[in-house]
Amino acid sequence: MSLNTSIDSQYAKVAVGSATLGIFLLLLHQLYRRLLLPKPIPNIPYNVAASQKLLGDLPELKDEMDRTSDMRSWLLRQTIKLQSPLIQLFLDPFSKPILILSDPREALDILLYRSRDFDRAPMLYDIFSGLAPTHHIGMKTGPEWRRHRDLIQHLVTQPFLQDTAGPAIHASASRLVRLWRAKARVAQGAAFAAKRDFQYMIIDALIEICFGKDFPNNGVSSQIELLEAYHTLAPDVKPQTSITFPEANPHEFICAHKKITEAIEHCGQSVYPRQMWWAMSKLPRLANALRIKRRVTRERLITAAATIAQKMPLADSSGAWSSAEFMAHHENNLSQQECRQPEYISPPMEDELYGFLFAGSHTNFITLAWAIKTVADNPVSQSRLRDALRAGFPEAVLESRAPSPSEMSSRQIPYLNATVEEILRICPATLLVDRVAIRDTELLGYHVPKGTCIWTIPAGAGFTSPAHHISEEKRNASSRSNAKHSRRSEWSGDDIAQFIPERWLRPSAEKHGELVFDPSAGPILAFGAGPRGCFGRPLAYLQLRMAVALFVWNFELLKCPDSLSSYDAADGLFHKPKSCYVSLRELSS
Ligand code: HEM
Repeated sequence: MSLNTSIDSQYAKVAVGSATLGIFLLLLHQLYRRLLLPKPIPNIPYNVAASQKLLGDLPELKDEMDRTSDMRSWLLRQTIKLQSPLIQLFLDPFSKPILILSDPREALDILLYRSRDFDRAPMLYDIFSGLAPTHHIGMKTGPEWRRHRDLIQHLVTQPFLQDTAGPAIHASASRLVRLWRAKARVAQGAAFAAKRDFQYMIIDALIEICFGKDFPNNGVSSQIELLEAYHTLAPDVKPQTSITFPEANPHEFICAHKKITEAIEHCGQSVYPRQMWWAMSKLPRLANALRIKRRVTRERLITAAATIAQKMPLADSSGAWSSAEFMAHHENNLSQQECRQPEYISPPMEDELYGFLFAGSHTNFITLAWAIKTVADNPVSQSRLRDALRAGFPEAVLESRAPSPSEMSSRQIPYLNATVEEILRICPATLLVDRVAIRDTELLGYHVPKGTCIWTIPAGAGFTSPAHHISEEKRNASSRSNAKHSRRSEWSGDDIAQFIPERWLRPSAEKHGELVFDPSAGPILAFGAGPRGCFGRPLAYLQLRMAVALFVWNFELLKCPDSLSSYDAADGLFHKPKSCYVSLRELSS
């Protein structure tokens, strides 16, 4: 063989080898693109650069979370950047894109009228499955979900709200007023943190509602005791700073609840919430908190069953029943219908009872935190609210006292309702409301494959800024037909971003032009909506209205220094304010 022939054959081998390697790499690249890179849903706008990355939009979101912790504003900014009310983001590696919908009308249409197309998404189940695997919040809509929800159906009944919830909420808010009077005297106009006080106030009320009056609910009263022993007047407070008060440890159940809430918040921020919960629950801090929660919940169910057994032969339905008693009563009736022994201690009973307490505490506390900032920063609305309250409860003014629980739960004060509704419009604590497509369907004219998750955003376009333009023919049929006779589908006007409770009032023809509260004046999404909307909504309203009324009745809420007044938010499971301070001037009742 000549030298030339040998070189040729070596070149040929190299060429064949290179071609094979090239093909292999090409196949690998194709495999990478097809199997691992995000797969956009055709035509729905997305960040092109993110679609070329294994982790999609996740790194950018992580950077944003590290910098600001504000996920909701980032989501809204993506819809503005991509100039569309419906976009897709790649936030769940190796899974389908998530759709972000920033349009109140289409969001309400999905939640209210499209149960055949959309249901509860798996996200909430993933977050809560460690804590309360049989709570109905994570279930698909169906008989099992309904059976669980029936356990807490008393939540929306008038006797429960009036006899059980109203007095408990009033008592805990009044204790907070007492604590704040003591703090205000020490602070002498300086600001102090309110977050913990709200948390204790809300959990105190919910404990009384869930477990009954005899259970120690001393979140606020333990702070009062400590403060009353704290005689030193505040040292010179520098401008732009706040006073820090010492803090007492309340009952072990309240401390356990606080730890559990922090752990769930942590899971809410994780891409893998189940695994995160599992890991945390192995640590002594959470494991111990869960033990206390389990023990107390079981004890209270056993006590409730015994109380019910005493009350039932006498058909004694009078007096305030705790939520645990209502649940035990329901289980007893159900067991009779189904010819079986009642099961007072069971995973559903425990999960629904604690789930009620959990669902109601964090949400209400964050909403109140936003409320107090907003009311303090809008002094004109605040004094209108105070005037409306004084006009609405003249007996209380005459007797130099705050309105009683029964006066407050039986009387409507339109300006109070409007103020609370406006707070929920401007600063909803809800981060997002999610659903999953349960069959191939359409949204705003785009094909949406079965299994796609949709996050509707309860803030931004159409709520506090002008809505995205959407042509009518792109909307769903139910959205088009319902728009004619349903609540106003979006807010408009130059003042859309401002806090104006009056937008929720309208003159009533039946009441000779008197202003009445109009809950249909425009959209809000703070409680979600439809069959899977917030089941505790009436209780939440009662708590928010009573608390805001009692604070404004007893104090002038002053604007805090700028450094303590930011509206920056930190997102976990909910959208919560980073700074929550109050500066108070005491008023006589
Ligand atoms: C200001 C306070 C509250 C806010 C902002 C709030 C918000 C929400 C939101 C956004 C949802 C999901 C709705 C949806 O997917 O359409 C929800 C569900 C739920 N909330 Fe609330 N909530 C509050 C207070 C409460 C209270 C006090 C309770 C009970 C004591 C409660 C119990 C529930 C339950 C049981 C669900 C699940 C409903 C279901 O999946 O069928 N919430 N809440």
